[in-house]
Amino acid sequence: MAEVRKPIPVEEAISHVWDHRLNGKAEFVSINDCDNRRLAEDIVAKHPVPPFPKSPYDGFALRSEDTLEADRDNPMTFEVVEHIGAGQLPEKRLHKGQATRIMTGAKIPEDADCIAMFEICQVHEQDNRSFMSVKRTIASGQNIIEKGSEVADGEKLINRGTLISPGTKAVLATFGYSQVKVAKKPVIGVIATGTELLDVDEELKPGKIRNSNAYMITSQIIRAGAEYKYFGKLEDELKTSYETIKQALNEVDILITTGGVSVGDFDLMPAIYEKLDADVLFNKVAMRPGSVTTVAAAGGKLLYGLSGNPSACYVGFELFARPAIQYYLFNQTPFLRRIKAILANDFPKPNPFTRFVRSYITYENGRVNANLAGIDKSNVVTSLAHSNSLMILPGGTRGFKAGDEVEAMLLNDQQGQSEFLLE
Ligand SMILES: Nc1nc2c(c(=O)[nH]1)N[C@H]1C(S)=C(S)[C@@H](COP(=O)(O)OP(=O)(O)OC[C@H]3O[C@@H](n4cnc5c(N)ncnc54)[C@H](O)[C@@H]3O)O[C@H]1N2
Ligand code: MOO
Ligand SMILES: [Mg+2]
Repeated sequence: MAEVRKPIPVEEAISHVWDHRLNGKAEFVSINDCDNRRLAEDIVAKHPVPPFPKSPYDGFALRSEDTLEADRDNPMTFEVVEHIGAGQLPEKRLHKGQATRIMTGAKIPEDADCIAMFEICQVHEQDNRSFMSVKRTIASGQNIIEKGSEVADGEKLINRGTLISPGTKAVLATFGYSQVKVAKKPVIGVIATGTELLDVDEELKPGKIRNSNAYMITSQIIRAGAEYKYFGKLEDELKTSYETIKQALNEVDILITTGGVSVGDFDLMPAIYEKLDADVLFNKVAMRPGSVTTVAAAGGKLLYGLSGNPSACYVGFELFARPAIQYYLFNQTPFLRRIKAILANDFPKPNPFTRFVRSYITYENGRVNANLAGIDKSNVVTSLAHSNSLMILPGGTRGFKAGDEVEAMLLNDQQGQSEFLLE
């Protein structure tokens, strides 16, 4: 008789993975290569921003006290004693009745305390000297960007684990990070098992199918921010499979295999875990698809035995491997973000297991809808192409109707959440 496995709840399975999660490492990369990497340190301001008081406008720097009596009928005239653009340093401090012609971004001259934009000034030349006048009072501090007004020296700006975006890069460049300390990408080994598997460039043959899982998983690994190492596909033969897996484990941080984890005569992974003396954390989870998902620990590394069925394989990766990768990358919100959505389809048949239904989210007049992405069977591959989320239908005795509120996990989201909890 086939072995009977006892399913454990999804949360429990995740907590077993969490107990064995790997700590990440850091490396330096050029700022040119840091896009979509995660920071391995907090970013702290190395100097005030701006580092000097500067003008936000093209205009004239003045002493505000000299404008106190200016009005429409009484223009105040100033002699323009210097002319500076951004990057040039003012050399003259202003005395009574003097102005500096100043461009956006240039340092404010000593004793100037306000800027009059060109648009409110009149200019004229007399005896080869330049003058300007204003017809209104300008307050002290008006149109001055003070030193440190944006950021004080030493202020913490960005948390470790943040995904580097164009905005993050702007901050890194501002503080001179030509080399950026980022999380090292864990190397995830991938092996597809199954005598039935053909390569992607092979013609179909009777009884055989093309290996889609390897391509799917390597793509999920890239989406998760890790690096993959593909060791090819294996026939269901114990000796070579064992040797390849043992060798592969030495070369990676985490190893993912697909197929061969159930109770079939050619499902070799249970025997391989035994031969490896691996600690099987679980091999049956109360979820659909992916109930056969197996995770084992060996030599300080995690081995994921994902199902051969494509949708089960996909879901197993997203639930159990992706958060562990995110943790390795210092992401402080390593779990897939969950949102509330309105179910667009009926699911009348109850299921004792928690279902993670391939779905796509649409937005309609402020309402978030979760739509079924296609046939929702474990052995199906095509619905994966249309999925941007997994809706969570809790296990139990009731079915679900269109209009019910459900939770959905977002697959393309980068924000994440700090905990995995099912209701
Ligand atoms: N008696 C039982 N039979 C099965 C059980 C069970 O509890 N008792 N569980 C079923 C469930 S649930 C699933 S899911 C599958 C899991 O099977 P395995 O993980 O052992 O995977 P395989 O047997 O190797 O393959 C299953 C299926 O997937 C296809 N496959 C495999 N690899 C790939 C690949 N790389 N690309 C595309 N498709 C692949 C394979 O051809 C099979 O059709 O077991 C049930 N059985
Ligand atoms: O492991 Mo299976 O995916 O529940 O059909
Ligand atoms: Mg099988």
